[in-house]
Amino acid sequence: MKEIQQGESLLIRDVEVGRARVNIRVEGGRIAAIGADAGGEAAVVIEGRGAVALPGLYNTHTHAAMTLLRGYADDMPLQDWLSTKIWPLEAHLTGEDVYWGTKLACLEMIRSGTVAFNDMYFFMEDAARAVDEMGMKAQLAYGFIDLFDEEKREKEIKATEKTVAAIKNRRNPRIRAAVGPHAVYTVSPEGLRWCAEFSRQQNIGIHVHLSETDQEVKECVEKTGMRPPALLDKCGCINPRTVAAHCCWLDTADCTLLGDRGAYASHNPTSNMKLAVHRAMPYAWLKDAGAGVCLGTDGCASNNNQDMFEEMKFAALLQKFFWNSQTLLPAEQVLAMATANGAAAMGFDGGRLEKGAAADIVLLDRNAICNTPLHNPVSNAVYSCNGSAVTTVLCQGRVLMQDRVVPGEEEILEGARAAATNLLTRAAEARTEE
Ligand SMILES: C[C@H]1O[C@@H](n2cnc3c(O)ncnc32)[C@H](O)[C@@H]1O
Ligand SMILES: [Zn+2]
Repeated sequence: MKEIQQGESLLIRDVEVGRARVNIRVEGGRIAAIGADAGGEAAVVIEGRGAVALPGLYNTHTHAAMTLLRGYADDMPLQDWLSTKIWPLEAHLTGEDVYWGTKLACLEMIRSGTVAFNDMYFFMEDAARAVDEMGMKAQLAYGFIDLFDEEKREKEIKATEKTVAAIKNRRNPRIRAAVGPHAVYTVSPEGLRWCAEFSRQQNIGIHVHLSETDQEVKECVEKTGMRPPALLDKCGCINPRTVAAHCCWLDTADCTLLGDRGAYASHNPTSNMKLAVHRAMPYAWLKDAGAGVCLGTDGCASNNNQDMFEEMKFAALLQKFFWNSQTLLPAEQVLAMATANGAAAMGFDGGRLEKGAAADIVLLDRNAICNTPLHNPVSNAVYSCNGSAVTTVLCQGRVLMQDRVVPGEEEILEGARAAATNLLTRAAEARTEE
């Protein structure tokens, strides 16, 4: 695969965009021209041969390194799953684990057409190293969990400050820092206020879990007299830089609040169905209220993959099923959630195939079964295909996968396998020592 150098151009010849056959010219990481007559000399030429071109996908809620926990704990309710299985194992994570787990997540995302992700986890400097090497875009937040304890809060503040400084010091415009207050049931109001103020000072995003379960809402109301969005808002955590994951149990007033503040709700249908949270994010209420709506996979312990094509289909189906409306969340809108809305939620310029936009471009095999026949490329992308139809991926003009080849794949699989085994061994050894 030939790397294009700064200042060089790239031409993707003969792809289908909308219903037209076009060429796409890329210069300086942006789409310089798109159309039937776009062309000219180029350092690199990719032959599309009629491939369906889509904007690169944006995964707005995940815990990337949880790829190492894929299949580790399934078929359980959220609180039980977190407190008896996930958190005890995560206590043994190392930076090396997070590096390999994030590399594996990047590989999986690239293979399935995702160019950018919004991550909340631990050892985020190691996650940043992985993202840098893989050439993707990401917004990375340390998962701030103080469990209402002052001493823990001080530790989480230091960890957040250190992570943000390290990510900013990389000076990689593709990698952004954010703050990650985990949720209202794991972070004290003092911790939430600190996160809000720090994100304002640093001019960075806020990534938070919000109203995922009925229990979260009920306990929050009992404890504080406020529903979770109102509590977050009182602490300064709801604003246009906020991406709130799940948002399943919002009522109409909660949606109005998110809309008034210009915040984004990330829909995570697979995780919500698997953890049986009993309610689907109120897409129509959020949209009517003017809130941003985007899409995410959540981590691999609750999904159990990072395929945004599957997520698009589940989003469209879950909305229709739960809210009993065949016309709710049509294919074009779900694709917008996974592309332009996701880019806006993470503060990146992308998600559009038009002149001047970041060259985040995904090609789908025109001859795949899921694209046969090709009456409607968007319908096929949302309802028929999954990530395995993706052949080629560009992120800001850089080729991350060409003809299904991602450089270094074998090494990543080996490294991630070893990291997962070592993690489980360390946890087992610690148990026998107890
Ligand atoms: C960052 C922490 O968040 C944990 N996590 C993963 N999935 C979920 C979820 O659906 N709700 C709440 N918290 C979640 C992850 O294991 C880390 O501990
Ligand atoms: Zn999550």
